[in-house]
Amino acid sequence: MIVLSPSILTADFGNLQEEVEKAVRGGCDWLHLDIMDGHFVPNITIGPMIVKALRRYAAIPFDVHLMVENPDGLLKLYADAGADIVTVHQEASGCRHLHRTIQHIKELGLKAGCAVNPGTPVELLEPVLMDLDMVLIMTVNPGFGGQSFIPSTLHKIARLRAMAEKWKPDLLIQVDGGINAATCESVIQAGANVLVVGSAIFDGVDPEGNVRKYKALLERRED
Ligand SMILES: O=C(CO)[C@@H](O)[C@H](O)COP(=O)(O)O
Ligand SMILES: [Fe+2]
Repeated sequence: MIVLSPSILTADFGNLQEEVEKAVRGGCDWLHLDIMDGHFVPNITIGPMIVKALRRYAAIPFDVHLMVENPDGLLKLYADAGADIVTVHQEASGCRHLHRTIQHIKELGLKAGCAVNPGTPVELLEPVLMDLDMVLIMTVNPGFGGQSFIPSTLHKIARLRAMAEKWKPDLLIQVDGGINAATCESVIQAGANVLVVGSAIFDGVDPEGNVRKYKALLERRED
């Protein structure tokens, strides 16, 4: 099964409750929450208080993507806020002891993910692959919604799928950035099974209908 995890980054932030409710009504599987600290990436978004507030309007897994330099001190805050899956970045300065950070996430009872930017070889994650539940292959450079998919990331997805066969066959492979109707088939073919879709869903027009459209597209290809 391919998981659809809409990113609220391009949603109407003045109306987040309604935006989240629309995605849920459309039938999305997870909700992707982008946390940016203004250091790891130039942008600043939301923190645990907003995650906790949104938790009341969605009984689906919360997929928290931490684009922050020092995640360790924040992990408990996101666990308490209602996160289910927490993904840190391999490149973050506070992830020098990545194995320890992954253990910390799991000790909090959460699923652990690690993300790699387009310029980072996915092979760097091989030593921790069996400890991870999910790897996030960034298919744009992190920081902003609405960017174009970077085609060279397809090779990384395929290499990761091959590595996972050896170390962690049930690894979730998530892709994030520029995923839309034109790019989703190629990432699935390469081995991705969790799709983050941001601006193609939260387009200011019909997020609920867009979720339905993507779910129908994914279900059709499974038949
Ligand atoms: O993590 C990020 C951006 O850094 C993403 O989750 C984006 O929000 C995806 O948005 P689109 O590329 O789908 O518009
Ligand atoms: Fe993201």
